[in-house]
Amino acid sequence: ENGSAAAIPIDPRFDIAYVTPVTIGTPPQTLYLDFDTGSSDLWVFSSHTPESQVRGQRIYSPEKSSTAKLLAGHTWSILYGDGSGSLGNVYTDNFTVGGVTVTSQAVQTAQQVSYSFTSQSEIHGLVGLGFSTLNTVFPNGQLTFFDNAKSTLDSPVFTADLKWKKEGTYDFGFIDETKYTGEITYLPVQTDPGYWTFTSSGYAVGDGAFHPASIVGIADTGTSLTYLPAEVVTSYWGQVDGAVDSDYYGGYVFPCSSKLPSFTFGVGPANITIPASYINYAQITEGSPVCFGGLQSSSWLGVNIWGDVALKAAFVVFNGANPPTIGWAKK
Ligand SMILES: O=C([C@@H]1CCCNC1)N1CCCCC1
Repeated sequence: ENGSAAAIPIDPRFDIAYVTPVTIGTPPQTLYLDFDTGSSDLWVFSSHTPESQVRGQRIYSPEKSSTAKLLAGHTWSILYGDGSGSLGNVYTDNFTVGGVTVTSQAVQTAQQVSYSFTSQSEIHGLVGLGFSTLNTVFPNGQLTFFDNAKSTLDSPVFTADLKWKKEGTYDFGFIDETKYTGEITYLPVQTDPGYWTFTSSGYAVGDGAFHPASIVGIADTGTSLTYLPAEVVTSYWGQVDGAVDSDYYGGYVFPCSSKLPSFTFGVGPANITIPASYINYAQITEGSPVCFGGLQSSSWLGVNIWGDVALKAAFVVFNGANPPTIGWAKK
């Protein structure tokens, strides 16, 4: 059975993250989760999460679900690249997204969450859509929702149609031709260690010349911004009056009144253009004349990340066939 679910920005002012409604258990408990192609744990705020760490989030209570089963002796603990993290134990239960149901999905219940999760009341947990090799459950790693659902889908794919300051969609099992223009360009995916890793064929700043290059990076729906090699972001921000790479603000900032160029990245023989408006990410604080860029350097990260700032400029196909590929189309 195929499915389709909304990807809702958690903040109307700028696209920090997107959440998607899911139901867990019997009777169904609805939570809004962050679908994250950059990790592979499905974890939720739960009745096992200390009250001091819960601030408005909906929780999953396995004890209220007749189909919940404890996965005895199993634990998990995850640390994300941004320093956030969570840990806990594991149940299996019915898990439904946009009409696609997996019975006996591993649902990781949080017994601890870091402050950055406590402070974001709109995110009730994550659904990892990376490769299951990254799953942190011990002693037996668990399968992602997509890996479990794959065999029941018409096609072993899911697509991301994220939008700028608007609700988008995740589709499972099919490719909706009305959501993109032109052709989809498919690229090979490196599945080791478990991200959707692909190689971009280069970049251009605004209407400038295209610079052929091989930029290896991951497609990560769970990362807000886009992080690329220093030489790429330096050439981009070099075109913006008053832009500086600020230690104080932790990245490139610029006068909000500046006119930004667009940014184009190569996908094989094709390319995707990120509009300037997407790169004018947000004011430092409400009303500030200083704005934070949506394109930042990856040098301190050790990996290039095509996050939401890039993904929302395209229709992206995550093809879970063997071998997996990733497809990009304009829209
Ligand atoms: O922890 C993450 C991200 C954090 C934001 C949400 N997606 C997963 N990783 C991706 C980049 C390499 C290091 C691990």
